[in-house]
Amino acid sequence: MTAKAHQRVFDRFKRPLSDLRISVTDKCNFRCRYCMPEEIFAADYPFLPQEKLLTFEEITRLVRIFATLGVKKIRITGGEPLLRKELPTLIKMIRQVEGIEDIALTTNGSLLPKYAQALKSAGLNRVNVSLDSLDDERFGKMNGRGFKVRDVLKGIEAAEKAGLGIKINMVVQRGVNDQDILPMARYFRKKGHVLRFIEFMDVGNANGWRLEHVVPSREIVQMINAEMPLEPVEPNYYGEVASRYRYKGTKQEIGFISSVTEAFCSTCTRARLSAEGTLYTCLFATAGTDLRTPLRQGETDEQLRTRIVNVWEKRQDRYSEERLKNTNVLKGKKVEMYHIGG
Ligand SMILES: Nc1nc2c(ncn2[C@@H]2O[C@H](COP(=O)(O)OP(=O)(O)OP(=O)(O)O)[C@@H](O)[C@H]2O)c(=O)[nH]1
Ligand SMILES: C[S@@+](CC[C@H](N)C(=O)[O-])C[C@H]1O[C@@H](n2cnc3c(N)ncnc32)[C@H](O)[C@@H]1O
Ligand code: SF4
Ligand code: SF4
Repeated sequence: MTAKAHQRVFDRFKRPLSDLRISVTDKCNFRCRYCMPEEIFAADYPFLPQEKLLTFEEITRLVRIFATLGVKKIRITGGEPLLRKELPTLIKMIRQVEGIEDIALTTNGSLLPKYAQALKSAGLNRVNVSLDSLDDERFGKMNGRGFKVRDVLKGIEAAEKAGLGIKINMVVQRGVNDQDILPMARYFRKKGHVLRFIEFMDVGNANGWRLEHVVPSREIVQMINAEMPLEPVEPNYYGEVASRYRYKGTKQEIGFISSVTEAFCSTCTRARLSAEGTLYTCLFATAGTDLRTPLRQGETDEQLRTRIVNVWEKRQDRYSEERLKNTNVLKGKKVEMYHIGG
């Protein structure tokens, strides 16, 4: 595509579009209960057939168009993105797009020993690895497939060895893994990796979310601060999802993603592209905009670009802020987390 003049695009609340989160598959080798509970996502679950997935060429073409609208940051997610065949090839293709500064991957880590080096060589900057417990029994139950803590730790080690940036994501659920908060903080402090605690969210329609299962971040901050004193740190970038702290007297950081108790919609700059090419403007969307059909029907870059601009300029999403006031704000069926990639 001929490089178009750079054009920033803003939504109804004057939020710029600057990040694109791309789901490359709806499949996963885990069955985390808060995301894809086994009883619903069983062996016969109708995941997307190959022909419905955007090809790497189609994804890269869209990334190029998004880049002309000010997107600088790409996150690859899923399902489990490392289940998508030849993923390093896609990273290499995105790396060549002018304007893309940061390419990151969110993963459950189990396949990193196999792919970390190839991903790094292809141009991936960093990985966010999900891990909810250091206890095998609890972790096995939470991931729904009996994966061991070691399987993920080996993935983290491989990412480290490959020279990728690393953050660890832990979803906290009261009565499920809240006893793991301090052991996780101690372990990753010592390891020197940034650990982020994520409030359990009411994403999708299947995870049985209840407000009383959420452990508010301020409670976790107090708990950690009592043993390992913390001090707040300024955000790294406009609209950063995590609130950052550091252990006093050190450079070691820790983060809190408080989508339920301290919503961050007012600075949300993220668009999401599902594996089959639907564009969503919120993690809690009930509808999206199909980009695959016009893409495959031969629309020009300019036409696709106009579609994206129209969607973003109409955007009014602020679900988490609305939910703060009323937990039943949505009437329709929400898109599922594994489908949109978190
Ligand atoms: N409610 C809400 N949650 C989000 C949003 N973006 C990310 N999250 C959640 O934050 C958690 C961590 O997300 P990651 O995929 O690691 O991405 P990130 O925190 O934006 O990544 P960094 O670029 O490393 O700051 C996941 O559970 C996401 O679902 C958002 O826009 N809204
Ligand atoms: C949907 S997953 C996709 C990427 C990859 N499979 C992984 O687990 O990292 C992205 C992120 O969403 C988080 N997540 C999934 N369901 C969640 C929920 N109900 N509340 C909060 N975070 C959730 C996961 O822990 C993970 O960090
Ligand atoms: S959170 Fe990630 S690893 Fe767990 S089931 Fe969802 S997509 Fe799979
Ligand atoms: S709830 Fe929607 S608008 Fe709010 S931060 Fe998350 S994705 Fe953005």
